[in-house]
Amino acid sequence: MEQRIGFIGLGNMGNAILQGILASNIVSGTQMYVYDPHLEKGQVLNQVYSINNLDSAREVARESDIVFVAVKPNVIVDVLNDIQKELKKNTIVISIAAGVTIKTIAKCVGYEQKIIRVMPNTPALVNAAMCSITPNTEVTDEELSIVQQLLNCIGETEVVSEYLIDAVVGASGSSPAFVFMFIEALADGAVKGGLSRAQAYKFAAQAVMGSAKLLLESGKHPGELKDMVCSPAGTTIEGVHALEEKGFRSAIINAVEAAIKKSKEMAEG
Ligand SMILES: NC(=O)C1=CN([C@@H]2O[C@H](COP(=O)(O)OP(=O)(O)OC[C@H]3O[C@@H](n4cnc5c(N)ncnc54)[C@H](O)[C@@H]3O)[C@@H](O)[C@H]2O)C=CC1
Ligand SMILES: O=C(O)[C@@H]1CCC=N1
Repeated sequence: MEQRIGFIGLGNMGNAILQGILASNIVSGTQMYVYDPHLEKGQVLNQVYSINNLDSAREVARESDIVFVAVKPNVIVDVLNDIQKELKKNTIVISIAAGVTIKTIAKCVGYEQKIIRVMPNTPALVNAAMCSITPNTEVTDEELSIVQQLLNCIGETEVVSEYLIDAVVGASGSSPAFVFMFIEALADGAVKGGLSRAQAYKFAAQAVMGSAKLLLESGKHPGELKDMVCSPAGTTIEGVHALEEKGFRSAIINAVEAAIKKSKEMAEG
């Protein structure tokens, strides 16, 4: 890939996306331009890659064909206003901020700028992200495909309409936190049953990962896979009943709904 890729903000998500792209070798370190005020000059993550660690967001914008703006939602408007003059006509601006609409971004960088909203998640750190991609009308199919190729370096992608991003936040942006709580609780139960803490995390996390893999690879309905575990008068159906009594599914639907609501509120300002 020939494009020069910029990163403004290298925290959890910016760093994960950058590392994934570098590891894939579709772009070399010399094609990458980064700025984060909390990154020491010369420190750049993996010095072996020879990434260009610049002194300002503006410089990154000036050098890049595709620029990931990976800062928190409360600072993104200031950053976009700051870089606006440095963007070329064909520069693609990618925002991963929750609750910041294409309209808000366009107000800062111009309505004719190419803009893509991406909603990733932290499993990007282990190349197992789920990312939604939403381009504005200025982005061509070819450009969309290039960005999709970049994001496929860190996991899976789906193109969605903008109105669905709030639901994506609930389903995959925020949900890793819910899943970690679930794993922690599974392990607590197992520790209560006598397993060591370390083994309990391993058994619980592997069970969650394996279940997700089985669902994705078998294409079976989750209910059918649940039934496969429940022997008549067995152990699992006892646990299923205990979960139903406590409104397990309802609690999760409520959590997703709460995240969606907050995402919508953020977008409405
Ligand atoms: N953490 C998550 O699970 C997810 C986060 N997001 C979105 O990703 C964005 C970044 O989130 P995180 O990486 O978790 O946050 P973070 O706090 O880890 O990273 C933000 C980075 O931006 C840097 N920064 C602050 N002001 C800056 C500026 N003016 N110019 C350049 N860099 C600046 C900070 O030094 C920091 O390293 C947020 O907008 C969030 O909504 C989206 C999906 C999932
Ligand atoms: O909680 C947050 O703001 C971010 C957005 C999606 C996941 N985490």
